[in-house]
Amino acid sequence: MDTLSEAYKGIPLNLGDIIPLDFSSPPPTLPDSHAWFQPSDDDCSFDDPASSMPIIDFLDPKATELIGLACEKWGAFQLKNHGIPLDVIQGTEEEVKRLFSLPTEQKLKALRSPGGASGYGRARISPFFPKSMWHEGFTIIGSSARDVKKIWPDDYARFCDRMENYEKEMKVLAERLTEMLFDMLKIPEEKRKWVVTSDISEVLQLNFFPSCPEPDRAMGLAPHTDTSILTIVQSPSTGLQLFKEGKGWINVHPHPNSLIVHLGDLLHIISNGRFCSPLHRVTLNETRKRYSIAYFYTPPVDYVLSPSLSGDNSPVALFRDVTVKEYHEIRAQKFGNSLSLVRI
Ligand SMILES: C=C1C[C@]23C[C@@]1(O)CC[C@H]2[C@@]12CCC[C@@](C)(C(=O)O1)[C@H]2[C@@H]3C(=O)O
Ligand SMILES: O=C(O)CCC(=O)C(=O)O
Ligand SMILES: [Fe+2]
Repeated sequence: MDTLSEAYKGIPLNLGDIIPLDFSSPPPTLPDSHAWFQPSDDDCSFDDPASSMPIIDFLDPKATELIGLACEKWGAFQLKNHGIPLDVIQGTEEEVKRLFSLPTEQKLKALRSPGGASGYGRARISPFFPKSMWHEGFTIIGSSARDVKKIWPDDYARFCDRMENYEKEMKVLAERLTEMLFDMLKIPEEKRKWVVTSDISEVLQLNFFPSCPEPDRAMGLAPHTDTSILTIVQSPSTGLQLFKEGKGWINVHPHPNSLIVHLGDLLHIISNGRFCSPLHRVTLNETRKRYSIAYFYTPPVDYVLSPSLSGDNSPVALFRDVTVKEYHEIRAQKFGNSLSLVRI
């Protein structure tokens, strides 16, 4: 199943917006194409323990209540005791490192096509920014076999099995969280049948952020919200920042053995703005490489997102009805403006 790709077919990218910089022989100084800030720029970020995203224990009897509060206030939280076996997490991490440490010409064999959605390349949002990100990505939609066979024709099975297994585990967790949030939003039965079908549009995004000669002037992943119901991110290292109105960019310090959960724009619409999709970005480090694995949980592409007006949600619809496919198309064309384009 590759139906998400259909949303992108009509809006092809230029090869220049897909091919990453060759990070296997990076320039000793930051090229102008990747310089987002001047040395004198004051791009403030915060390390304030009083305003950091909550860490929630999934085994806590109050977990549901705490998750609800975190989603209203932050649109994000860290989750410990999430139930994903450590060997599954470590095995996936190992494959991600193996993939990104390949020579560039190997990775380019699986380059995303201009009208395609899966494979190796820059972040999809790249064309919306005047500068390039210090980042390589690999997007998996459905099976990774077609792309990975181009890289490792005789040795692709272990990578594919581990990714598939990881996605299975993530799906179970995403379903539990979504059911929990849909209960809070009082989403009726007929609007949530998709949660237990196999027909969802899940995406696994593998991210690599090489060490950078001038990290304060460059950008790992530019500020964005996610196109998902929720995104579950695994990364043991710092670098992720969340934007909080009135405060600025707040550093996220990953708690050991925890996963980070962000809400996406699709849930922002369904919750009629009660749960927010946080703006986030990724910063860099001069000596340390960073990897992350993001699982995007999304309804089938023909699902109609309509704001829920019951419970504590605003009784007046703030967004028009829109299908998942249409929202992806709006994002691919307009990016940052997308939520306001479906606002009534
Ligand atoms: C489901 C998806 C979310 C994503 C676009 C995509 O179709 C597949 C890639 C995803 C990703 C990963 C890196 C950051 C991001 C903003 C991007 O450029 O590609 C997200 C997209 C998104 O959330 O819109
Ligand atoms: O690397 C991270 O921590 C976040 C990645 C991310 O935001 C994404 O893939 O959408
Ligand atoms: Fe993201």
